[in-house]
Amino acid sequence: MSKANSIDIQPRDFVNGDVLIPGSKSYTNRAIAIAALAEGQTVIEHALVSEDTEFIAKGMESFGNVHIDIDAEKERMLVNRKPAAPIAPKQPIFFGNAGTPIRFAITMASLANGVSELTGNERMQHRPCQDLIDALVQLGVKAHVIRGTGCPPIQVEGPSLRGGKAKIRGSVSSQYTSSILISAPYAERDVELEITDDLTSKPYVDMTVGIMKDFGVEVERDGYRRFKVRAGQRYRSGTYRVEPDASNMSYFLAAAAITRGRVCIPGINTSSLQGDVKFIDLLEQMGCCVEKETDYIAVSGKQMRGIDADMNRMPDIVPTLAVMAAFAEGRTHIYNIGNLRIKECDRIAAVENELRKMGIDTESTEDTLTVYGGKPTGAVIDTYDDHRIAMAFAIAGLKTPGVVINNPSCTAKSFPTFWEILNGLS
Ligand SMILES: O=C(O)C1=C[C@@H](OP(=O)(O)O)[C@@H](O)[C@H](O)C1
Ligand SMILES: C=C(OP(=O)(O)O)C(=O)O
Repeated sequence: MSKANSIDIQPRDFVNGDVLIPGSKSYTNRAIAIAALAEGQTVIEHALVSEDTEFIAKGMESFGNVHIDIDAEKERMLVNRKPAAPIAPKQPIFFGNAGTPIRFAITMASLANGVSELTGNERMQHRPCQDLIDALVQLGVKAHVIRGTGCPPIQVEGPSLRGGKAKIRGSVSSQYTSSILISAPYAERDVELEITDDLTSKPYVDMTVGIMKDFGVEVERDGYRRFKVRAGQRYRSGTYRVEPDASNMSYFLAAAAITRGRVCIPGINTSSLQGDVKFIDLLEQMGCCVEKETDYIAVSGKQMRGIDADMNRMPDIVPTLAVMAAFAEGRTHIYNIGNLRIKECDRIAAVENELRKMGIDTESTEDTLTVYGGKPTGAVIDTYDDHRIAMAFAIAGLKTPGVVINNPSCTAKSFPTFWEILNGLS
């Protein structure tokens, strides 16, 4: 990880080669949370070791009955869950700006004995959790937002996860639904969730249901409307291997696209439940040549044209798409992305500001972003403490001279080895 305050990106004629992508952030977060509930030892292989996954690991350890050994070099985590019941820690549990970890831990705190307080950094204290709290209260949980803002810090008193039926809003974040599903087998009664609106970021809920099954728990469901988890089911500890991170794959596929090189990502294919594997279809629509094989995905860059893209299922790679769109011919219209405004930063505003600095025209509404392709020029890019802004704009610098990325170490949230891998590209 770079500790410098900024990095000058060196343009390349073209980028070529295989890129090994570390494990998925979303699967690693889920595997840690589930392993913390599964008695015995779970080995998580090809785990992502990053700020966010360390926050959830520490969060789980703070309940006193879990010990996690992390070996960053071997990309392995050993999660040991003792038979003892979880106990609320005396100190608040701090999650930085790790949205998924704090939201998963809120429901888990309802299984612990005593009063837990969960909090995060300044930005996390503006990221909403109210819909999750409202649903948990219907399930018997004693939880509330301390300052009445709908955001952390949050207090949860347990054990209080009784179960039963709850209605939950899904259009702000899918993480609330995933959070309840993960802890649901440990409720006193069956848990039935009804989503009252259009669930956002749907593939992440599929990932949750998929990994719960891998650990031995069934979720009954009616599409994205109703979910039921029968009480008394228990996760089985064992060995779990994490797939490469599809969101982080996007930066290197974009590098191939923009420089008209070829990049191959081994170890992942398009049948993955990670919604962001579908990035490859966007690249194809934009005019790139793509290879979708069972053991790898590859992209060869060509002149790109703008597209219309509903990115509701792939929110995290909107910055990557927007940066690619700056190099494409014509207009790219990205829609159905309202919840980008409540991520690590307001990502619609951030992408617009920084593309405009590069001489690219953009327009936005509350939930859309339009990018007019052109010839981006060099600029000093502010990153808003947001890993995805830093990584997406770094890719622009492989083509455009004079791109400088401020605060590059923010990539440690999900991809601590990003700069090393980028520098190693030929
Ligand atoms: O469940 C998950 O692992 C995630 C869900 C998504 O959040 P939203 O459902 O809030 O869009 C995504 O943006 C986040 O990076 C990871
Ligand atoms: C939005 C993200 O993460 P989280 O919500 O877990 O903070 C992300 O990684 O892009």
